Amino acid sequence: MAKLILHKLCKDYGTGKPAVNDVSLEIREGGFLALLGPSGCGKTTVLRMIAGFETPSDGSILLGERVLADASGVVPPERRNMAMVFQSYALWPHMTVADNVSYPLKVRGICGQSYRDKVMEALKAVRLEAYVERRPADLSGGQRQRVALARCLVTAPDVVLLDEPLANLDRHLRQEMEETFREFHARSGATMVYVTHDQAEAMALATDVAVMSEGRLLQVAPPAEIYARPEGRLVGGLIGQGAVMTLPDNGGDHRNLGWDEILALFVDASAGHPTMEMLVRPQDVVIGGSGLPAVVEGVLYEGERYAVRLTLGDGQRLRAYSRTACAEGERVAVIISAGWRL
Ligand SMILES: Nc1ncnc2c1ncn2[C@@H]1O[C@H](COP(=O)(O)OP(=O)(O)OP(=O)(O)O)[C@@H](O)[C@H]1O
Repeated sequence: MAKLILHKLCKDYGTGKPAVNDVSLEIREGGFLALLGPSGCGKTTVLRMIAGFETPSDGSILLGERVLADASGVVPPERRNMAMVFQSYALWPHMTVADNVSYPLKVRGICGQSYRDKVMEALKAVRLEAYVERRPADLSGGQRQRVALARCLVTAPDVVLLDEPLANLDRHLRQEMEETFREFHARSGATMVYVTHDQAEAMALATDVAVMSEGRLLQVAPPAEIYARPEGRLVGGLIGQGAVMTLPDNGGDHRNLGWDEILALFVDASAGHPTMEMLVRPQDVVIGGSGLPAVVEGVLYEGERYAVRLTLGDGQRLRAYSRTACAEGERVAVIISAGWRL
């Protein structure tokens, strides 16, 4: 196994706008990268190029020293030792669970005791050993996806590519399956690339998150890093909860702003300075005290807290969390204890 390297990767379908544009990215051996971005940003195309189902228009893909695709040619999918898991599970409906899982071994001509051991081991890993004789139609969505994962495990792939594998499952099952994916990753030791448009899923699962927009890679960083230090409005708006505010640019070069600085920027707001954008997380907005005047636009009770939507005097919107209830239309004061210059 080795790290997966995408170098200046491009894909142009001839539609006038490239689907993937100059994407460079290294995924360390055994890493778990989530590829995140809005619909149509090119995530699946990147995944399909890694798998070998699409040929890059430009750039290269390497697994360690081995070139999988570049201008001189491409390695076909079956010679990449990769496995792909789809949203639709892609199981054979007429085969039992055991036959579905063992199919890749049969294709490779593996049989006998080693074959049976590998299949049982893979089924145990996803806790499906009691379901060997069932057919996919008699399984739940989560169980079907676990069959697909077991089918990956038997081939011991270097790289596992997952295309929105949880998109068909309900919220509760998704959370349960996240745990299964973490175990699967730890057990297989494979490098994983996981396409999703669900940022919470990406943050919960991955060791690194890559955000794409319109074919381009905007930022790649570990979840805590991309949450704390997003680059630009799009990443800031996509990762975690928060509000992007426009404020005068005071020319300062640090990006973590405290309440005194933020208050001074609001005072400056009428002076016609050039502007900058600042991300404010709801947990950094305190309702009460002597802060900026705001009006409560909406309140959502979330069990452990209230999620509050606010509008400031200048019309800009904010989100806050509150332990106590407030009423729609209520006039309050807010302190923004921290902001991040985007
Ligand atoms: N075979 C194709 N021929 C022409 N255009 C394509 C083809 N496949 C994808 N595209 C276009 O390339 C762009 C990127 O598509 P892609 O499926 O990679 O996006 P995505 O981020 O995975 O989207 P989603 O989250 O909706 O699946 C889109 O504009 C899409 O219409």
